[in-house]
Amino acid sequence: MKIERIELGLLRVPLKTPFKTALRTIDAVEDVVVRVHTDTGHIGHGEAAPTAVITGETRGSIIAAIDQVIGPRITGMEVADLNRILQVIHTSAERNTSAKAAVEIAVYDLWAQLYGAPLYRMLGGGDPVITTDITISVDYIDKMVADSLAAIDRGFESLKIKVGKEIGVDIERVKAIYAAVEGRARLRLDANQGWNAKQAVWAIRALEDAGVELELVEQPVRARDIEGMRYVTERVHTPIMADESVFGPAEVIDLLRMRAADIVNIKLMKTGGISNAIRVADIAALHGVECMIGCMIESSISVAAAVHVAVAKADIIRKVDLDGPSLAQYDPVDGGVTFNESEISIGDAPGLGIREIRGLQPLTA
Ligand SMILES: C[C@H](N)C(=O)N[C@@H](CCC(=O)O)C(=O)O
Ligand SMILES: [Mg+2]
Repeated sequence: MKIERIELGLLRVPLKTPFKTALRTIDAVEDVVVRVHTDTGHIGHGEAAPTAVITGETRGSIIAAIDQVIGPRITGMEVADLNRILQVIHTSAERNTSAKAAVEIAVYDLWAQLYGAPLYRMLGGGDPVITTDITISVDYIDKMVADSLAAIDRGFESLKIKVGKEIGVDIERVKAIYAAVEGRARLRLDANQGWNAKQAVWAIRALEDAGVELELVEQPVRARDIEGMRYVTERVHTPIMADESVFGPAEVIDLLRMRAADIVNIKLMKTGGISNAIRVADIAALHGVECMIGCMIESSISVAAAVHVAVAKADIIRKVDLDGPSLAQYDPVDGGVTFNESEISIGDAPGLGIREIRGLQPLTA
C-alpha cells in the first residue's frame, strides 16, 4: 500500500451553542480534513483544528504546511514503513503540530487498515468504550448553572467548567455550579491561562476553604509560565493539570522534572499526532503522573483517533475530555467511532472505520 496523493477539504459544523473560554469564542468546527489516497484504493482520514491562540496555526498555515511541505515528502512512501513516514512528517517542519497531527492520523488509519484491525488494537488493545466529560463555557453565572444542569440531564457525570475571566466572578461561578450539582457531577476547572500564579492560589484556596470539591484545575496561568505552574501546584491541595504549557515529549520532561503539574492534558493537535501522544503518556507514567486526553474544537474524525489512543493507553490516560463531537450540532462522519453523549465506543472496522464525511468542501486534489 503506497501513498499516492493527499486531498484536503474544509469541514464546517455549527456548534450547539458558542464555545467560550478565556482565550476565545467560536461557534463552529472549522477544520481542515486530510484524505490520504493509496495505490490500493484505501483512504486514510485525518483532521487539523486551526487553534491560533494555542498552537499558532491558522487554516492557511495548516493547508500550506500539508500541501507544500509534509505532503510532497511522504508521497510515494509505503504505509507499512510507518516509522519512516512518521520521521519524515516530524522532521519536515518545526512546530505546525496540528498539520502534522492530521497527516499522522490519516497514515495511522491506513496502517491499521493494511493489517485489517481497528487502530486501538494495533496500538496495544483495550476496552473499546470510554466516558467523556463535557465543557461548560464561561458565561453569566445563571447561564453556566443552567448549562451544567442541562449537561447532567444529558447524562454527563463530569463537567469541565471554563473560568479564567474576572477572578472574583470565577469563584462565584464555581460556587454556584457546585451548589446546584453537588453529588451529581464531578467538577474540573479550566482557566485557559486566565489567572496569574498568585491569583490562582487565592482563587483555588478560596474554593477549597468554601468546601467546593474540585477534581482538578487546568492551566491556571500563562502557557510559558512554568515557574507559575509550579508555584500554584506547590501551594494548593487541588491537583493542577498542564494543558497549553505542554505540547510534546520535550516539554513534558521539563515540566515534570520541575514538578510543575500533577496531571498532563494530552491533545493530538499539540503533540503532532498519535506517536508523540503515546510518548507523552509514557513519559508521564515514568514520572508517576496520570494524563487526561483532550481535544480542540474538532469533529469526530480527529477525536476518533484520540479515542483509539485513550483506549490503548487507558492505564495512563485516566481522564477523558473528548467532547468536541458532543458540542457540535451533528456528526458529519459515517462509520468510525460512535459518540453517544458521554459514552464513546469503537466498532470492529479496520483503522478509524470512517466511510464517508458529509459536507466536505474539496480544496485541492
Ligand atoms: C473542547 C475541549 N473540551 C476543550 O476545552 N479544549 C481546549 C480548548 C480548545 C479550543 O479553544 O479549541 C482546552 O483548553 O482544554
Ligand atoms: Mg485546556
